[in-house]
Amino acid sequence: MSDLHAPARDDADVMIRLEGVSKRFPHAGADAVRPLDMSIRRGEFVVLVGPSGCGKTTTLRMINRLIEPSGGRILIDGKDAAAADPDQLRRGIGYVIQQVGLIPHMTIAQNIGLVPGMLGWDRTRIAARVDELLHLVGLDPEEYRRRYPKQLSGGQQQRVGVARALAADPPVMLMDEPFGAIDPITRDRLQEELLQLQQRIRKTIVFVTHDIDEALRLGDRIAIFAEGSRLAQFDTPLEILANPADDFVRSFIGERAAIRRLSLLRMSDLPAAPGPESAAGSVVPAAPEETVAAVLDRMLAAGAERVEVAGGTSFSVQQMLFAATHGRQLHDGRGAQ
Ligand SMILES: Nc1ncnc2c1ncn2[C@@H]1O[C@H](COP(=O)(O)OP(=O)(O)OP(=O)(O)O)[C@@H](O)[C@H]1O
Repeated sequence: MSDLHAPARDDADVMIRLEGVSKRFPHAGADAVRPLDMSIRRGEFVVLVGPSGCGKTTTLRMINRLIEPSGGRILIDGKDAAAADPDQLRRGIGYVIQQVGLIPHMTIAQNIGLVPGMLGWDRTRIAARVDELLHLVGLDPEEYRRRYPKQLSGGQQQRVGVARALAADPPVMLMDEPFGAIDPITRDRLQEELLQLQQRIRKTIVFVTHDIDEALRLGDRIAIFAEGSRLAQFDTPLEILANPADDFVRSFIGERAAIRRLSLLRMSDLPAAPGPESAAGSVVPAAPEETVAAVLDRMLAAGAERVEVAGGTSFSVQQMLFAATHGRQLHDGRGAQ
C-alpha cells in the first residue's frame, strides 16, 4: 500500500487525475468549473469542500461522466475516462448521494444487488455479497434484507446507499454530501463508521461536503474550493489548520484552528518531549492513537501534570503543547503535490 502522506511518486500511485478539467453549462456566462488540475492517489480519501455553487458537485459528476467536461482530461487508473463506455465506467465507480436514491419498490437486498445483477453475477453470489455488505455497514442481514427502503431510518438508508455503491467492489467511490440530510448525532456515527470502513476497504474516495468540520475529520487531504471554482488549497487537514494558504481559507476554516488541530493530532504524531523530566505530580496513561485533545481533556479533568504514552514517551502539559505546536517538521512534505 502506498504511503498516503508522501507525495505521489509516479503515475502508478495516482488513481484519478484531472488535467485542466473545466465545465461551462449551456447558456451560462461563466465556467462552473475553471480549468482544474488535481491528482488523487490510490486508496486516498479526498474531500472537496467549499461554499455553495463553487463547483464541487460538478467536479465530482465529471469523474463518472454524469456531466461531460467542456475541456481537459480525466484519467482513471491511467485511462482516459472520455474513451470509456459511460455505463461501464459508472459500474466501476461507486456513487453515493444525499438523497440515497434507493428504489422504493425494491427490497434492500434487491437494491444492493442491482449492479452485480447488471454485471451478470448468479443469484447465489449476489445473495452472499448482499449479506456480506449488510454486515460491513452494520446492518443485520436477517433483519434488513427483505425490508423496503421506507421501513428504514434515514441513517440506515444511507448505510444501504454505501453498501449498494460498494456492491461490485469498485476501486473508486464518489460521495456527494451523503450525510447532509442526517441529524447531527447519526451523522457523527456515520462519519466514524465510514472512517472505520475505509481502514478495511481502502477505496479511493472523493467526498463532497460544504461542512469544513466533516472535511477535517474525514479527509486524508482536503481540496478547499473558493468562489468560481478556484482551488484555494489542497493539503492535509493538519497542514491546512496550521498553514492556511490565504485569507479565504483562513476565514473558511473559522476560529480556533490551533485548538481544532489538537483534535486531529494523535499522541504518536508528537516528537519526543524535550528537556529533563520532572518527577513531581500525578500521571495519566495514554495510548499512541489517542488525540492530543482527548488526552489533554483527561489530564485537565484529573489535575494530572504528566502523561505517559504506552511504549515510551512521557510529557508534561507544557511539553505536550510545545510538541503539538512545534512538531511541524514531522508533517512537512505531506500532501505536496
Ligand atoms: N445543469 C446546470 N446548468 C447550468 N448551471 C449549472 C448546472 N449545474 C450546476 N450549475 C451551476 O454551476 C455552478 C456550480 O454548481 P455545483 O452544483 O457544482 O456547486 P456546488 O459547489 O456543488 O454547490 P452546492 O454546495 O450548493 O451543492 C453553480 O453556479 C450552478 O448554478
